[in-house]
Amino acid sequence: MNDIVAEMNQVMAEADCLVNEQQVQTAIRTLADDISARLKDSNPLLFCVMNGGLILTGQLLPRLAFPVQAEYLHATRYRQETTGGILEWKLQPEADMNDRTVLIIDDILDEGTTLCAIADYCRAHGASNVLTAVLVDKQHDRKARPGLKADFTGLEVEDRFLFGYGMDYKGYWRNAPGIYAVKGL
Ligand SMILES: O=P(O)(O)OC[C@H]1O[C@H](OP(=O)(O)OP(=O)(O)O)[C@H](O)[C@@H]1O
Ligand SMILES: Nc1nc2[nH]cnc2c(=O)[nH]1
Repeated sequence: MNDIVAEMNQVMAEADCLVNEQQVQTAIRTLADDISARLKDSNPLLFCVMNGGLILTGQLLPRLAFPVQAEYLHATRYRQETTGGILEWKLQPEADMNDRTVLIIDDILDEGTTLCAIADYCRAHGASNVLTAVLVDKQHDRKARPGLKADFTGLEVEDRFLFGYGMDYKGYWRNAPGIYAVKGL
């Protein structure tokens, strides 16, 4: 077997499952209900933050009970690492967000640098109201601003390096069907 595949199988075998699939599905249903209740009359412009937001967005969209205009953007600052660096925009949004309510969807709010930068970008491009939704909020005191929270949070998870449901380990295992923590990290 290819070395990287063997390494990734080992990572999964040794990982701790912090949140199982059923618990994640329950959290996504609750997120969808909360977002629908709050935004159904706001005609929000929804942005999936690639790559990590892909799975959550794909599972949320069919559960939102109103007509949704869905777009994507790509900003990254972890790449293949387990600590964040400078935010790099890989794809800035093209949709006109002037005077719109914007909903940004991502897998995780860790330090929050990524979501803050995207929200600032949207406000600078005319969005009248910017809301954020994440599957996971990692619990620690290193947030970009003290007390920083998303508007909609699925799960609060301990301060480990996570993969699964969109989150990768060295580019792999975004497909893992739960929230896992890498052994020793
Ligand atoms: O709250 P922060 O500390 O800023 O970290 C959160 C960001 O980190 C991950 O993206 P990453 O940079 O790994 O890009 P990717 O989603 O393309 O893998 C994740 O998808 C969030 O966008
Ligand atoms: N995969 C992954 N990406 C992150 N980006 C910020 N924190 C994390 C994390 O714990 N796991």
